[in-house]
Amino acid sequence: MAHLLPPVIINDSTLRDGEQAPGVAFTDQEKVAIALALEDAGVDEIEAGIPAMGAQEIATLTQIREAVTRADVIAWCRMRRSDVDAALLTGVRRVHLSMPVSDRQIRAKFGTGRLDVLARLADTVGYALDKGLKVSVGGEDSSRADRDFLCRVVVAIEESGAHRFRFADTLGVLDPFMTRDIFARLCAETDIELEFHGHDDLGLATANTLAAIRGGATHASVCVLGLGERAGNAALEEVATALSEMQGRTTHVALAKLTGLAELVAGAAMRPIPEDKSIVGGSVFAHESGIHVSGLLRDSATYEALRPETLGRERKIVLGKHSGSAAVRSMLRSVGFEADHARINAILAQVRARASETKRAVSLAELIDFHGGSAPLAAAAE
Ligand SMILES: CC(=O)SCCNC(=O)CCNC(=O)[C@H](O)C(C)(C)COP(=O)(O)OP(=O)(O)OC[C@H]1O[C@@H](n2cnc3c(N)ncnc32)[C@H](O)[C@@H]1OP(=O)(O)O
Ligand SMILES: O=C(O)CCC(=O)C(=O)O
Repeated sequence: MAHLLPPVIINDSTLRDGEQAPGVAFTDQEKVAIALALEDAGVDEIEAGIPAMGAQEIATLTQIREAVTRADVIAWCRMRRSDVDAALLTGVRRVHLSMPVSDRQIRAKFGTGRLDVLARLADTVGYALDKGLKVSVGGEDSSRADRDFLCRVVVAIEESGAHRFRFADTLGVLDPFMTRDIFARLCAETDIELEFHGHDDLGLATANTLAAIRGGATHASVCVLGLGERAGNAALEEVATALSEMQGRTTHVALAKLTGLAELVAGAAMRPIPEDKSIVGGSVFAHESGIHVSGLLRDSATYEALRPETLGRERKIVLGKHSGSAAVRSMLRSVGFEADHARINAILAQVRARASETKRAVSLAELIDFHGGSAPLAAAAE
């Protein structure tokens, strides 16, 4: 039964893969503030940066490690001892060591083959464990890796003493059916924790993350707003909300904190949140269409699968080109006006004309003006 399953552990990579989004560069203060906001929102693990980048990144990671008290702070490293040495300078106790696993990437990046990858894995994981670190391993380009080799890699990771394998759909080429099948196979090969890291090149990162979890993944790698390389990653807010509201799973994430978190990250990334961005966009709980508003006014569940209060949001009724009479009547009533059917329809015609002329929503003040009077409650409602 779904409710007996353990919580899905959320690993957020906004400060690592998120910051790899083209042109995005967080300041130290922004990184610490985002890390604290992630922790406050209930994120379990924070992948906070790449120590191999140098002294500045090491200093920032150190600050994050000192500031965060509950969540695990993890340093992202390549599969090489020098990266582990750089991570040790930050004082973090956990490292994630990544290596290519597709033949294409192994050949291009290392100029070698599969056996070399297995040798690097054994050497670098052993080195990090000897230093007292807790180690997870990432398979870059796992989706294009030979499946039998991938299973061999997972077994080698288990034998190395690392505690987790992160499957990276680095180029975002999977679909949910493939993802679920792959995870079902990996689960049959190993008892270590399995994490999915999805990219959104085909718009499937969130769907693939949910599919990986259905297939047996225990951990989800996500970024706030899906920020990340190219088309980005699976969005924290989508994955956490879908898991708990639609999939019958739990996470430790407080859904009501996600919009504030997204605003913080959007500001630091200098990437405004699109109005229609799932979960956190400005308009995702706003309704204009007459048929929808008429239904919603009787029962909000007619046109809302998610309750705005769950996300710390409020429902908004917007007047515009697609409004119907129920919306006009309801908004007039909210400021103390009544009108008969004919009058409502006349006002509705004015609302539609104004919205069409101005290409925007019609305000309550304009509605009152169409009605022809100022209401006592109007100022408060505006
Ligand atoms: C899919 C991902 O998101 S992976 C993470 C990608 N993120 C980033 O690259 C952001 C941070 N990167 C950086 O600051 C720099 O690339 C650094 C500091 C890591 C390395 O810089 P440089 O030494 O100048 O190398 P450069 O970036 O040109 O090339 C990458 C090197 O890493 C090697 N490498 C790439 N992946 C791995 C890996 N998983 N394990 C070991 N080595 C790797 C490459 O083969 C190349 O080595 P080479 O210089 O001996 O040819
Ligand atoms: O941690 C890993 O191995 C994944 C790296 C990454 O960001 C990716 O492959 O997309």
